[in-house]
Amino acid sequence: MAQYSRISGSVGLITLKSPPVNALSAVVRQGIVDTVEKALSDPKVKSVVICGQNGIFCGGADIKEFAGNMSGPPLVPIIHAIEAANKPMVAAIEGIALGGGLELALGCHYRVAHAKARLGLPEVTLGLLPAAGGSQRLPRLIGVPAALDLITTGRHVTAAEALQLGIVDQVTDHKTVDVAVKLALSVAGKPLDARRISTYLCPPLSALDPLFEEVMQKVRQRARGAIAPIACVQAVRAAAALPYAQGMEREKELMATLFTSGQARALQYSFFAQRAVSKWSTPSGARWDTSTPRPVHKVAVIGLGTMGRGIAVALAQAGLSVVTVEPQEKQLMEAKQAVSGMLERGAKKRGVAPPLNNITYNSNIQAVADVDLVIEAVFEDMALKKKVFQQLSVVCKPGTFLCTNTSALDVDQLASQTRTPELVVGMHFFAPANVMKLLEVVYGPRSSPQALATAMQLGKKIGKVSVAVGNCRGFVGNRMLKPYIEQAFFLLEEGATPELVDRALEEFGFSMGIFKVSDLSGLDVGWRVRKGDGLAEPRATGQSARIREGRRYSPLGDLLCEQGRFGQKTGRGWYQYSKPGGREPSSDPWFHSFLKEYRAKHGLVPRAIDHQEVLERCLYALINEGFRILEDGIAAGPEDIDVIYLFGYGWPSYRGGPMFYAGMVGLPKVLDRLEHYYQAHPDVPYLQPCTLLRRLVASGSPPVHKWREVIKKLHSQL
Ligand SMILES: CCCCCCC/C=C/C(=O)SCCNC(=O)CCNC(=O)[C@H](O)C(C)(C)COP(=O)(O)OP(=O)(O)OC[C@H]1O[C@@H](n2cnc3c(N)ncnc32)[C@H](O)[C@@H]1OP(=O)(O)O
Repeated sequence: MAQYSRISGSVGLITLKSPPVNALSAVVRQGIVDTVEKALSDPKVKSVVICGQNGIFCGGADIKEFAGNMSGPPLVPIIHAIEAANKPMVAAIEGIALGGGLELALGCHYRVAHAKARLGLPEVTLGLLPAAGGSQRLPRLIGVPAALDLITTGRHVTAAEALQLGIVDQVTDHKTVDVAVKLALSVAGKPLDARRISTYLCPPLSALDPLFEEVMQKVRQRARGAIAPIACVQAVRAAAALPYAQGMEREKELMATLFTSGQARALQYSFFAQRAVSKWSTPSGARWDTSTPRPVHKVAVIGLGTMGRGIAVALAQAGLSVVTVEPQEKQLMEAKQAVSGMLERGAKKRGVAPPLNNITYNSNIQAVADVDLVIEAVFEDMALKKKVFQQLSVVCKPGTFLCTNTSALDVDQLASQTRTPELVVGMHFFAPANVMKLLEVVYGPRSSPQALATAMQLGKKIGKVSVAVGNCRGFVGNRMLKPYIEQAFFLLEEGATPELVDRALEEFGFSMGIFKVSDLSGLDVGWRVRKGDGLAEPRATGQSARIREGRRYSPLGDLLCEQGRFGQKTGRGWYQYSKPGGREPSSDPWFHSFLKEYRAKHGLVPRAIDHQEVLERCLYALINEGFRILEDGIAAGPEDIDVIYLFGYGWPSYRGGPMFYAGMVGLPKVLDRLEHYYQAHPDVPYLQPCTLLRRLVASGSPPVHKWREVIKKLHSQL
């Protein structure tokens, strides 16, 4: 709703009231219509201020409404009425003015922002464009290049930047509404024609066509298949080329296409999924709203390899006091230099002082005695990690949370090395840890709700999207990756090439195909794991080189590693590079003849494989494992899996994550294709459709937000 009052004698004050972010729901829009009418018809009112309650101007359109039938007065005519008003309208922006919220403010004749406010048009991140006149008013106000930047990226700007760009007229550190009222009093009765942005022409640019061509090319490249950023450019182009009324028609047309698109649905699902994962629960009944985290001020990081360095940087940048431990002096010195460099570069980008003093560097583990929480990030070796946990259990003060950054090992085994297994959880960061947004927080059977809550809260504090997951080999992300990679290897055996597989995955929207990723992260990583599992060497039991434990196995990765082909770092992997450490992959004739020989040796007759088969085999195998993870209770819901894939594994955001994607494809189709491939490859258990998928299809393939009910029923029957 919106509340109306009159203050300072002649100022009408309209307050948007719809917690938590004063989104423009149907009721709020109706409230604005009613209160604006009141203010304009009251002869005592000479000017009007629009603000939001609780220090928040407006978070934009109510995204929840997009999924249903939109009712209530539409936003565009409301904003037109505000702009056309014959009394000055002033927006008092506190907190945020985003999307429709900023568009509402742009309809006002003046804008005052609090110094801490953030403004932006983030519609593109929801698969939309600013369709309440934002795509037409912003370029007219601040020029085409700046508007293109804001509208195609959706980035928020500070009040200071908004002032510099000309989006707001005034920035204040004081009470924004008071300042806005003062402004409203001072402009009452003054002419308004020059304040109506829709009447402006875009500031002229000499070479409009080349500019738009260049921007469109860049945006297409960055969008990798997303349609909203392209539509945003087209809408701004209309603002530059057409009169306002025609521009608005174009904005409406473009929005109509986006609004009903699968991409918009996926991105809006992902918005709510990100929020849903913070409301975690575990099968034992622990929950986010009944578990109290303990405050964490001082954190230790054990091990300063690549991961440890990134973690230390992320912690220090969030203002935490960080104690690092690396027993090897040389490595410690190198790490100190590298970490300082990362902090300095990060600070320069953000225009702040580098938090170098937040970190201490130590070679002795005794240094962690007084920390609140430890993150172990030593080499991925169970024996080594166990030793570290034994030491931590002795050295740390009572009550210290002990966390491991393992990417796959058993958190419970590590907990059992300590006297306080209830304080042990996994905090699985993704490389580079100071950049990647994802954090898997892994609870073991003995982790206390408080330990989980504390790790989740710490994740949030350092800006991560944290997802609580159960303890199993590879947790959620890496466990699902296994069948995906396995299928890619099998496809090579059957006739595909790394180039073909990667192209199919990149056309799907991944920034890199699986073989390029493998070259980047190093083939030796998986090799070490397979060796640890006793898979990498054909056993002396006489089994074929392509079978392990009765299942089909591809030794292709192992064979490349035996040749010293570890990927980018050695200059050779699935592709070749100009030099060790080179980044640009090119097709490698050696690999192609090796593959030919390999197939001949094993009697494999290559066949033509198309992109559809690549996608179905790789993605459906991964999705099937996702269903198993839900079945096992390792992830609480499909949203958890999707968020992990969106933020940690480069899943294209406009496809919503693997589980959402499965729903979009249609669960019956996913089931049918898995059945087909499992029939063709009965020695590949990952292709066997799992019970939950069958159950969901049998229940009429409910939409993804209803899966939890089916999962609950399944669990109660097990
Ligand atoms: C044919 C139709 C034509 C229509 C034309 C209309 C054109 C306009 C389009 C739009 O305006 S699209 C929306 C644009 N706005 C946004 O994208 C903002 C989205 N929200 C955020 O970025 C953040 O939530 C925030 C506002 C910066 C606040 O962040 P914070 O971390 O403080 O809190 P959150 O946990 O994110 O959110 C709290 C709570 O609020 C819900 N929520 C936030 N924004 C909206 C919204 N715009 N609509 C509905 N609900 C919103 C969010 O889901 C959280 O809910 P709970 O999880 O607590 O239930």
